[in-house]
Amino acid sequence: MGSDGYIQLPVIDFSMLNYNQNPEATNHLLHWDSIKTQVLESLQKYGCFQASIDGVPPELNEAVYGAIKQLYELPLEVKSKNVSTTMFNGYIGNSTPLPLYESMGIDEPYVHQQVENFTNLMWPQGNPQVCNDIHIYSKKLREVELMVKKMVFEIFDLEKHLNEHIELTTYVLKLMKYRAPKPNETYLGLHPHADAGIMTILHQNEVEGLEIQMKDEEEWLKVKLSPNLFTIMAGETLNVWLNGRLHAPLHRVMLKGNTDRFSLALFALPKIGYTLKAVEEMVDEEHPLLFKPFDYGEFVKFLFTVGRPIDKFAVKSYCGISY
Ligand SMILES: O=C(O)CCC(=O)C(=O)O
Ligand SMILES: [Fe+2]
Repeated sequence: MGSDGYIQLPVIDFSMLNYNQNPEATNHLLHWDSIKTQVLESLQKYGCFQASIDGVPPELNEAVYGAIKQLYELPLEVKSKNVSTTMFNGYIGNSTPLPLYESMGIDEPYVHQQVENFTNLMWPQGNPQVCNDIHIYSKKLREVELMVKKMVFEIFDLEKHLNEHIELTTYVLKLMKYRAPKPNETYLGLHPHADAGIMTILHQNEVEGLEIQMKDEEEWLKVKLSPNLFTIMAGETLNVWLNGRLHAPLHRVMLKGNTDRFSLALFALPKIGYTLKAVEEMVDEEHPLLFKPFDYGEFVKFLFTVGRPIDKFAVKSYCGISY
């Protein structure tokens, strides 16, 4: 942690690992084990880390951000066509508590057809270049999410439960814009929260703004922007599965200056209609059950109950057990 208000998150090099590589290759195993240890330490201490990954070259990154900027220049009627089957993945904008924030979501963006449906809605004449760029980008981020999830399950000797939990996961890519605040307007881009889902891979481009808190501390620390680093965060649901073995960090977005900010996140979320609960091996005398089993769909309905204040740890308030 620096005196300049920045936090130095661990930087883990994933570029050595390729999702499609033979998992038995000696070289791969060595890297895998060393990265796994770093992942565990970071997720316990900070709840997150920064990752350099292969497969998202600077040109692809630039192209994707170019597309996001184009997207937000579209008229509101067009952006509003981005509706989602779940309640909060479609277009969001003009919200009274968060006036700077706009977001759009693409469900299952590693499926080419899903991205094409989105780009065809936004650009009725089609936009194959943007469609391909977003698709390749999302596919790569999902591969990284799967690797991290596999490592986490291996760490806790839960390999036999991995596939079942992969099956419980769905993805959404969110493309976000935070407009620069006007004079005398709030600087708050996004309120303090822990992500409720399983895992999030975040990327900020050109304009910083992401801040996190260390466990049990009050001070907000800025996450340094780096074009080729992704911030990977544990969500509260992962911690439900692991019965609290990791930490889901509180974070927020603060704007400064007069430049709009664009960011991007792949959220790994639980599918709706399934019971989410601690893996049985994670619960014993020393580790009493911390969360009641829950369904993500019911939880989302609870989140959107009119008049509810915004919870920092929403899953914990919904189904946390206190002793
Ligand atoms: O825009 C960012 O950097 C963070 C976004 C975020 O935390 C979220 O959407 O949950
Ligand atoms: Fe978040």
